[in-house]
Amino acid sequence: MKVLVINCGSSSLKYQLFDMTDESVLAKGLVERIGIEGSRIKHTKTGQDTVIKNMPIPDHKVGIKATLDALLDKDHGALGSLDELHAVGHRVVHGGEKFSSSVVVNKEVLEAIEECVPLAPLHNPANLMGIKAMMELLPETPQVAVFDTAFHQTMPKHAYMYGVPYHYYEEYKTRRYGFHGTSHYYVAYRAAEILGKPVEDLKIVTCHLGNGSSITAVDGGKSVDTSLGFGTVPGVIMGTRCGEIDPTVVLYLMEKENLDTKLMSHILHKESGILGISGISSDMRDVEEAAEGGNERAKLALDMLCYGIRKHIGAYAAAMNGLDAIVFTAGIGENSSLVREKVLEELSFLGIKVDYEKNKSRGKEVIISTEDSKVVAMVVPTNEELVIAKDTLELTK
Ligand SMILES: Nc1ncnc2c1ncn2[C@@H]1O[C@H](COP(=O)(O)OP(=O)(O)O)[C@@H](O)[C@H]1O
Ligand SMILES: CC(=O)OP(=O)(O)O
Ligand SMILES: [Mg+2]
Repeated sequence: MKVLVINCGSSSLKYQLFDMTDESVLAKGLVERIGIEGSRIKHTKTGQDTVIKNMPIPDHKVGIKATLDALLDKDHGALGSLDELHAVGHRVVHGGEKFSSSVVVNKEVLEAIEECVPLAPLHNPANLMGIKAMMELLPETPQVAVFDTAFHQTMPKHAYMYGVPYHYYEEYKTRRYGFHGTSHYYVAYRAAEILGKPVEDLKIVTCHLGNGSSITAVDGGKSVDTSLGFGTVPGVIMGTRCGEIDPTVVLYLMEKENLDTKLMSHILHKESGILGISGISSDMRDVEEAAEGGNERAKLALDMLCYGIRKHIGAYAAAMNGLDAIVFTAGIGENSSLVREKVLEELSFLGIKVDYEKNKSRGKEVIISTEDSKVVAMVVPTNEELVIAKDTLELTK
């Protein structure tokens, strides 16, 4: 019962091949820096060393081909033939209001994902490319779409509505959707398991901090608010996205610089955030290094990110009228002890106490607050692919 999961991000493609009889991972990998210099694929067959292949990967279609070559490789692969695949699960970032749960892909589903492209221009085109490439190669194998937006469908209306005239919501569904839902869901439920308490009894803030970032208030296992919105720009500053902004800044810049919507969208999605502020890189590793070396704008980008995260945690503690745990996940959340420390230190009014020794840990499940801390702070590595694989199997049994 082999299920392949493909997680197409804006500049990356993560994959895992599962044997769903026992949910074991047969192989996994990451295609990174798609479309830019230095692209490569890192592939690991379970039980073997990771193999890294540097190669030009101009788009996700080439990324899919590299993935399949790696999976079918006679030495490092884990598949004799693609026909062994029972089904393929795909991460789809924007599902709009149509999808509150995962679906088997058909023509209507493809059209609906296409309709959401303007709202997630960095993601939905890549997701569609991944699905279409696999459909071409395996027309008889079911493809399942699992949406980032699904977990957030439980938000109350007062949290997801925007204060523009109501008829725009009726006509165009202008509302907060939220993203990274499979990740927030996975880490919140895993955190409850680690704490040994029913998720229904917990108020958790989950901080998914990667190239794209979002913070979510998870009350009793349900998403009740989240920092990303209608599209993938608001909330905290991200690799290349601006985060929270007064819309009048956008209007003012469009007028002053004579920008059309396409150009303005490009600035907000691709030239802003950590890259735009630091002027150095969208990658947190580069920015942390520059900040340590004394670069003021790198320090500012770091401060803006940590301040934004802290503000959201405070806001969501208020939104839930309580807070039991804060969970950090994704590339930055799992690896950057500096970001975690800077966020938590200034939340001492909530009774949070950091265990600095434990906070040095990288990429592992660990509680990073002291035993007498009033709120538990922890790191839980995310596993969006496992959630996608489970849904995929459920829909194709
Ligand atoms: N050791 C580390 N220290 C700080 N940041 C890190 C580290 N490892 C990875 N990151 C950051 O994680 C981010 C990528 O996270 P990831 O969750 O893989 O992103 P996405 O899935 O959104 O493409 C990058 O900004 C990268 O610099
Ligand atoms: C929705 C989103 O921002 O995704 P990613 O973090 O993969 O870019
Ligand atoms: Mg991601």
